[in-house]
Amino acid sequence: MNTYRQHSGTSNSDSDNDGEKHPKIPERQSSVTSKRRVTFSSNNVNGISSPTKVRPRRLRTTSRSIDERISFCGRNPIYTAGRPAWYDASGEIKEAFVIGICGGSSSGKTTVAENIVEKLNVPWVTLLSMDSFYKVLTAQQHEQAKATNYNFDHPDAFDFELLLETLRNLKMGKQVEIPLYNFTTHSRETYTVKIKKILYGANVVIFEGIMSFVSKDILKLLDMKVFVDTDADIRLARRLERDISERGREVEGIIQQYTRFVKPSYDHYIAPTMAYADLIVPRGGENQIAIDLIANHVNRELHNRGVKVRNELVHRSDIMCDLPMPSTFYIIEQTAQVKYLHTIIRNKDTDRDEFIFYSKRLMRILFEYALSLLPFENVTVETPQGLIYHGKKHVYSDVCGVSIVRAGECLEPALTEVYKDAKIGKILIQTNQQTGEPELHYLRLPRDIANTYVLILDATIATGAAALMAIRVLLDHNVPQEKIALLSLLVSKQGVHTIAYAFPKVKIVTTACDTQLDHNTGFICPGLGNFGDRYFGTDFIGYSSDTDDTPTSINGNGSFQPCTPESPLSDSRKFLNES
Ligand SMILES: Nc1ncnc2c1ncn2[C@@H]1O[C@H](COP(=O)(O)OP(=O)(O)O)[C@@H](O)[C@H]1O
Ligand SMILES: Nc1ccn([C@@H]2O[C@H](COP(=O)(O)O)[C@@H](O)[C@H]2O)c(=O)n1
Repeated sequence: MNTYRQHSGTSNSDSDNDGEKHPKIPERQSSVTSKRRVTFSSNNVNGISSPTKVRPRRLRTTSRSIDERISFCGRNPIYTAGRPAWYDASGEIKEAFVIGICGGSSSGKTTVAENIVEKLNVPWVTLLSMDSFYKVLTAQQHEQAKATNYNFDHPDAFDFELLLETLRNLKMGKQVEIPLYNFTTHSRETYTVKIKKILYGANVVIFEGIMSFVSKDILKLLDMKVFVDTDADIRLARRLERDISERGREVEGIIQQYTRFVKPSYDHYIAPTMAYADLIVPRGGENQIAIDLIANHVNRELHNRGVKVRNELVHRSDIMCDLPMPSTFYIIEQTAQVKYLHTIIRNKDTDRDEFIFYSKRLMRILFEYALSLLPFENVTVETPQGLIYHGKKHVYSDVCGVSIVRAGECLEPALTEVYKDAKIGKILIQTNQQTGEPELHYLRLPRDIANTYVLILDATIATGAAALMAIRVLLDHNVPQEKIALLSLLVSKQGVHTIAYAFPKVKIVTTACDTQLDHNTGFICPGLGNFGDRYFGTDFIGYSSDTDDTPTSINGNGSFQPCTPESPLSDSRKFLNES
């Protein structure tokens, strides 16, 4: 009986190390958290501004990603803060929470959006502006626009198809490219903003625009709809001020455009969509109570949707224990020799040198066995005697080991000993001490990972939470499940079931499988202790922990010190194919 469901194996288009050239994005677009200058000005008439927030000229659209938590090593992004699971305990991706903000021009939509972002205090927020989706104008329309004769306030002015596709992708956590719009030239820039790290960046998307509630398809994607309702005279006053200072316009043209297009459009298209709103915010960005309400609601939603992967895995483990082992599970033959090696490394009295020596022997056996599971094809070679030998060769020549830092790194040398051209990638996953959940902290993969056969390396698989995250990352980088194998010296039965349930095509290869998992500590029983601690000799100095699968924290404050004398993390030579 096959107890494992079929998995869609979704893979998102994303590549961390794609080395593509990205245009230098003007500071304004790169982050919403860059603070606006606040100055005191005397022009506080009509409630427009007091104090006036002087914005830099906004010549272009505001779609952008908040990605301060990602720093770069060369062109390779590094995750400097832990990304909690973006999928559930079955490996399925969880959708982002999308807030739609609608309202007339200059009603304060952008201001409200930015204030929500500040209040939310979630680093994983992306702003998407409808301005980015103005259609590209023909030469004739360009002339009309210059003469204030083109209707930018009609639904036809927007590329709804592209907008819908972009929003759908953002909701699914996929990478998107956003056109940049220039209000001065009425045209798209030749380059786009690639919201590059959306995949592990956005769990909240804020989408704002004058027609954001006009399309039924878009409405369906919005989890929360907010309408910013600001008096028409204030909107006009703000628009005058903004269009002159930020969009290079003249008063006469602004008034002409307003009376001819902006006002009728508001009355005809925009105001009626107020009926779709869950919340109407009078006065826009100055309405702190409304901003607080929205932020609180979103925080609650995020909390409720919060993925408790590890927790759920531990609770599921009892049910899973009785299942037959999946067909994707491979264990080396349990010979007396293999048992002998395990006896040494499992013995608490084995000293570090012996531990390293004998675990390395086991690793070699593990890799030889794992490589034998890769597909082969027939070949013939000529021997020195001039005779033909009918042999085999691997179908995949590119093999990549992706180690789950830190314990997984111990397996790297053994991999390159048996497969000398293996590429190496690394993933650092740690347990959040407050939530107990795994978090992604660091990721470095070869650029062409999707074309390789990937061996995920970890010393032990206990709950399977870290392995689940590592596999999800690889799928997100377009590595198909069929080309992923998870290699470990010791696994728990529960961990195997967890992985096989979520990813039924991923191979799990090991040298031993223990049946028990301690619910309190998460340790495999009888187990071998904390592999990384014993291997790196850190078991007595309070610095420790390997992956989410080893229950102790790195040093209590979650910081990571990668380069111990034995740790190959410092060996950058192995990052093949990276720039
Ligand atoms: N509460 C406010 N008080 C004063 N000026 C504001 C306020 N809200 C927005 N503005 C200004 O009005 C202009 C339009 O605001 P914005 O948030 O960009 O509106 P929208 O995105 O709806 O077009 C901007 O120049 C902004 O600085
Ligand atoms: N080339 C363009 C494009 C759009 N507009 C006006 O922008 C308004 C929408 O932007 P908000 O930030 O105010 O929501 C819309 O009312 C258009 O009239 C423009 O003037 N020139």
